[in-house]
Amino acid sequence: MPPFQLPNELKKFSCSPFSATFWSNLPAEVAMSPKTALLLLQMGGPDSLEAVHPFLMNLFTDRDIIKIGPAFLQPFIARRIVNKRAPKVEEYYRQIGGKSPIRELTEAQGEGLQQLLGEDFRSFVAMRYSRPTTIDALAAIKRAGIERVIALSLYPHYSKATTGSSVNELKRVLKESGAKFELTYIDRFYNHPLYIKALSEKVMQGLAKFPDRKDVEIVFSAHSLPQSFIEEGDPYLDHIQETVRLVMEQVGEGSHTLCFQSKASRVKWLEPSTEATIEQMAKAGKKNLLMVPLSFVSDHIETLYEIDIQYGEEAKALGIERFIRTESLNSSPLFLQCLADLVKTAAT
Ligand SMILES: C=CC1=C(C)c2cc3[nH]c(cc4nc(cc5[nH]c(cc1n2)c(C)c5CCC(=O)O)C(CCC(=O)O)=C4C)c(C)c3C=C
Ligand SMILES: [Fe+2]
Ligand SMILES: [Fe+2]
Repeated sequence: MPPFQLPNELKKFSCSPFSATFWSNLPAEVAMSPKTALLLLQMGGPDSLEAVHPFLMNLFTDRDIIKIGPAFLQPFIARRIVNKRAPKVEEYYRQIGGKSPIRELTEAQGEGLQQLLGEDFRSFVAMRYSRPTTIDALAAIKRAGIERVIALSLYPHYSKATTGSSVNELKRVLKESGAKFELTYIDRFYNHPLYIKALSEKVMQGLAKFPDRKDVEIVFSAHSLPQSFIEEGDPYLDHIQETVRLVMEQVGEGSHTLCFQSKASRVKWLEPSTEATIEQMAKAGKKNLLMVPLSFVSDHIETLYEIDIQYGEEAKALGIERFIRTESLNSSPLFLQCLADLVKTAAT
């Protein structure tokens, strides 16, 4: 049998060898810097239309987010799925400017955070399925001579599929490279008072765009997840529900509902779907919807394409008169203060 070969798409992303020599040969910019590295963990996204296929290959070959058949077959099944899915997804990215803005937005969050925290900290980004990868980020930290790392997952609600996957990747790279850092993890912040305040501020700003807030239905739309994750003990749904409860406590009276978007496979995912919810609202005669994307802290395909374009057009066709989405947190000052508080607590 010929030796197992990585599909070409994956080779493009396996950018650095996992060898002890690679790590020991990295020159430190500053010998033993006293700084702490903030390592922002995010999903990533394609930075061009050509990068959609490799991005999807990386995602569909990650068994933390999706298990398709036995492990040794997954790269081949994934390639079939991605070959079929990529043209459709490329079109979505084309409609939002030809790429995901997630890298720039995450780097801006890192810079904002660094400014709030001062000179003792330096931020780095590790994307799970695109560049800069975890290897890129750890190599940059090593080059900067930094030994202490706070890994901050930018998913507020813990799931094995998202934060779990990024943390596993980090541990894998550390193990295989032999690199040593003093590591602290921040893996959830769904109930942090400043996160709730930042989100509530966006909801209030959104409500202010309607003539009368009493007529508005607040639709919290979280990223869906296969039901099997929840059955196996994933706390994601509990975290989402708690965020909704806490935000509504701040926002005050208001008719609201929770639904789930972006189902990506045929198994049973969390319900009701956002699409079905919008349809049901329209049938019930609602005219004003405020969409609140929940699982993401920055703009990307799920907000810019799925909510703004796809659901927006569907809502209009169904007779919804005002379909408004809350702004994503991106570099909201309150949100950056939340991240800074999380880091300060972890650093002490
Ligand atoms: C294959 C199964 C998937 C699971 C499970 C899943 C969970 C999940 N994802 C996010 C956040 C994001 N997902 C994004 C894109 C995206 N997600 C999947 C698949 C699963 N996600 C795919 C195939 C894609 C690519 C687009 C597509 O083909 O539809 C992104 C955006 C990337 C970007 O544009 O920058 C984010 C962010 C969460 C929070 C979550 C479960 C908790
Ligand atoms: Fe996703
Ligand atoms: Fe998605």
